[in-house]
Amino acid sequence: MEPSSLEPTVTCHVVAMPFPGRGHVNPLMNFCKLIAASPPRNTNTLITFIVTEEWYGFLSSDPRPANIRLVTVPNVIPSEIGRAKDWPGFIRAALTKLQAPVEQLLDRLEQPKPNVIVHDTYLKWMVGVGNRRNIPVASFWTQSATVFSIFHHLDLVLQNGHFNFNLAEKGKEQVNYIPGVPEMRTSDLPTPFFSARGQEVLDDCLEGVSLVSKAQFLLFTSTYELEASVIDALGKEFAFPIYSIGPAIPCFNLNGNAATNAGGGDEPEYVQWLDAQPTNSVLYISQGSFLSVSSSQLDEIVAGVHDSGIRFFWVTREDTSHDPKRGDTKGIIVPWCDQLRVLSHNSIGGFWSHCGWNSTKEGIFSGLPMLGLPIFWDQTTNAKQIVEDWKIGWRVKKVDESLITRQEITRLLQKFMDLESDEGREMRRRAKELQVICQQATEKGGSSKSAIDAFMEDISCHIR
Ligand SMILES: O=c1ccn([C@@H]2O[C@H](COP(=O)(O)OP(=O)(O)O[C@H]3O[C@H](CO)[C@@H](O)[C@H](O)[C@H]3O)[C@@H](O)[C@H]2O)c(=O)[nH]1
Repeated sequence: MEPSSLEPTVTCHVVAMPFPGRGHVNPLMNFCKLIAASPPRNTNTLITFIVTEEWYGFLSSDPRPANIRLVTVPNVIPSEIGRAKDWPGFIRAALTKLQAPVEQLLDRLEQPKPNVIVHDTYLKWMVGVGNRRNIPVASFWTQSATVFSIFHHLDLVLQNGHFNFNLAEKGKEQVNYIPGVPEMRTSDLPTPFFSARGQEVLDDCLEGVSLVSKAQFLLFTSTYELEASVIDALGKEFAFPIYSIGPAIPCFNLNGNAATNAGGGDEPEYVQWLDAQPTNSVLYISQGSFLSVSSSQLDEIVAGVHDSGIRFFWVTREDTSHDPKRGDTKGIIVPWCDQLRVLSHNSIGGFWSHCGWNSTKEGIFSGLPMLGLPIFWDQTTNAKQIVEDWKIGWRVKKVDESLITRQEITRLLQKFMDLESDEGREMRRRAKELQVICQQATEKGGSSKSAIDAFMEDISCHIR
């Protein structure tokens, strides 16, 4: 356990328990950094962030305020590296094996008694742990409010025959019965509703959602203005307040110089490469941190991207070496990058994304139009919001369409990166409009900042 020099003066103790996956750890850590660093509370708030030993290794060298301490439980779950190979097994382990070591840790951590446990909603056992110890529990939802509401209203989905259905038969039916959620097609629902992949753990995950009613607070990592109608509708269904604290992305790391090279020679090579590209000319491509498209689809994407002649910045650990043109000067391929930093660079003009919720919010915050190729779970619903509700992007293909060819990809990319097309211009204008809304929400008086302040007040973490 990392020592904390703050304990004698601590009047507010927040315990944070993320689900052990990149798309979950990042937003909870970002939220903790926001509450830890916001004066005047930073002088009296202690945040205990619980991770496995493996995750400690990933996080320990990242800069963070002194009042966030990382504490570890043993590696009782499979490794993060290669977790996609047995994704259901990984989820089951996280839902069954972490509780005992976390409880033992809490036994040792009781002083000062936590004001609240903020936990990932999917870690369903944490609600009971908090309730038994008489510690208030805040359920932290790392996906969209819309997806939360769809899961929360499973009874309505079942009544309408929109669970376990055949996509070819019913994929175009309308889902127009979830309070506050704009109409969508059944093919826009989260994928476990119509595909076997993920169904084996869906019940466990949905139990996490249904246990939210036994928590004391619900935190959405969404910007209120993006999903106002669904958040308002949910607000009427819960007896406790909902706080839209999003986007919960590391925007506090961006400074005035983030749009270009801030640090000269010390910058990673990829930032230096970006600095050499014309404004808005580069397509950033990332299909997420762990699941992938089929290898035949990947072949088509690689060929289509190269044939299009556009500049690209591609984050992938996949083998793209079979492409004969790899190494041309139009693009670079990196295994990992500081994504928000790259998206904020002024040479980036578009974002090809798997539509993970964090990537979606980072794209919006950076004012970028998006190309969505969702793979799994909530990503289909996020893609629908991007394309139809917010009108800031296009789909690479529909969920029920088969392989998209290299020629189609080439045409799509050339059109998407054409700054002069009318269609593209309107999409870029919308993207900038949402950027302003989301950025303002994080500033003083904005909805996200106010929600964070209200939450801290409500858990009695104001100065005493
Ligand atoms: O080179 C990279 C690539 C990614 N990231 C970061 O990794 C995170 C990725 O999160 P997300 O875009 O949400 O994708 P996943 O990791 O795939 O997220 C999982 O968790 C999300 C939140 O629950 C869900 O929305 C997704 O469907 C699920 O796959 C983001 O913070 C990115 O900034 C980097 O920093 N560098």
